[in-house]
Amino acid sequence: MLRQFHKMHGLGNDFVILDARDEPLAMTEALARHIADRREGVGCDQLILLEPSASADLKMRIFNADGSEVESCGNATRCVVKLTGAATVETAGGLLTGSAEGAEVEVTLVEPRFEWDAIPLAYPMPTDPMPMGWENFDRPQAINVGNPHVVFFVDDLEDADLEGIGPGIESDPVFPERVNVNVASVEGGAIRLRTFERGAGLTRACGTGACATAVAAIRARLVTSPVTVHMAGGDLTIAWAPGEPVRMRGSATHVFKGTIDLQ
Ligand SMILES: N[C@@H](CCC[C@H](N)C(=O)O)C(=O)O
Repeated sequence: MLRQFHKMHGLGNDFVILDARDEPLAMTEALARHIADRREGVGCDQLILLEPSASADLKMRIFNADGSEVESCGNATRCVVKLTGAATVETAGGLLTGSAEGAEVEVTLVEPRFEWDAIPLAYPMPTDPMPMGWENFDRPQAINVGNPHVVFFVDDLEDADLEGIGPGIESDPVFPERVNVNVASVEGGAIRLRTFERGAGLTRACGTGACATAVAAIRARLVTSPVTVHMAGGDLTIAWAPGEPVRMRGSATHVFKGTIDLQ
């Protein structure tokens, strides 16, 4: 079965986007993993499946490179808004809104959640910060911005062995749905960020990671809103105030269109 796909990226966080709004497509964990494989498939950090929605312009389903289906993806939302012109996007993590603003796309995500069972954590404990540590990664803030994140602030970002420690934190039993792991530093009123994504590993940028980290830094009064978040793939501007949804602005790039044989 041949299907057309779009290859897009948001700051180097790359996606294969399949549009199943008119022609349904049964996605499985194994098929998503195969399409995301960089040697045997097209290759991407996340596979995005567009479906019809009763409550928004379209529904966006998100599959990590390991095939797991998850709730939210900030960079992919900007790409989908740019590709389709959708103003409202239904996700498992909530209803998102977006609009193209010149070369950039602005997306409003959900209101961040901080309660232990909204992250979710396995049992009750404080989340700001969590009284836990993994080697020299200590006392993260836990935040759900549609999907689960922990944020560690460190003095030396380059020195942090995120690739080494990321898998253990991602899969620690204290996170029953696993977790995205962010390591950040604050420099001159801006944030520098690296993210080890649940189900995808180190990526060049993570939109929801940037949002969770900006919220954590604003709450801790380390920065003020709006704040620039620098990542390996480029920058995002994040705005947030307590009691409000978090807003993200940045680029979205179409790379190519292709056809894939799904059999
Ligand atoms: N790259 C994304 C996040 C994708 C999902 C994440 N790995 C998860 O499992 O929650 C972004 O830009 O937000």
